[in-house]
Amino acid sequence: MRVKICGITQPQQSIAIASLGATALGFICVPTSPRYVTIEQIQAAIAKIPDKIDRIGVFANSNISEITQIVIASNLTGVQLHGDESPEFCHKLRQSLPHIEIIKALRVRNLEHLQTTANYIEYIDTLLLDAYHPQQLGGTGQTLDWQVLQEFSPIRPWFLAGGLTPDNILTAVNQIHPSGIDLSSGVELSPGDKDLDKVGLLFERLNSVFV
Ligand SMILES: O=C(O)c1ccccc1N[C@@H]1O[C@H](COP(=O)(O)O)[C@@H](O)[C@H]1O
Repeated sequence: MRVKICGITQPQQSIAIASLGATALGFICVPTSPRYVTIEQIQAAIAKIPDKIDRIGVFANSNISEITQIVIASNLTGVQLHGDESPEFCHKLRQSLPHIEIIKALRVRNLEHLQTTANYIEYIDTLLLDAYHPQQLGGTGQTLDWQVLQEFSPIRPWFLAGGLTPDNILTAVNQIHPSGIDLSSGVELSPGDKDLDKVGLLFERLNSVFV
């Protein structure tokens, strides 16, 4: 299972989190976020991590040229679109960045909204489901209604996000069986400052089930 730890801002924490078992690190490229990082900060954070670790930039309602410039300059392997990007936007981004993983995040309001994921399938590689919050785009610590997701089985791989913590992770994955999980505020001391003890506990619990 893929495990993405998102909202990393510090190089030492990148290295530690990769060595604890993360398969992907996420960097917030949304200027209004308290976890926002510049190209230079991403470069520093990924300089010493193994090539096999995915490096995902998180964007929300940015334009294609801005995303393309940041992806290339920061040497990212993937883009997470966390705003209101349309299927057509994903299609255009694919043309601009043909070899980059495109992850479309949906902040799920209800079951009907969940069905809109079908419109994206042909233009993306991976889906990500996060909780809806009326004021914040992400990193809210709010969980989705997992009951609604029990029947969710798209033809693309998908990450479960939203309010995951070392305490609820085994319940979540046993109940829903996503292809990957994505955690941010649930393994933090404060926005952008990861709690390495909590990250360690997360992998201890995952390894007790998945090894
Ligand atoms: O973390 C942020 O600040 C952020 C800002 C803008 C868009 C997305 C953001 N984070 C994403 O939110 C989800 C869930 O976070 P949490 O575990 O509930 O804290 C995750 O996918 C982050 O990539």
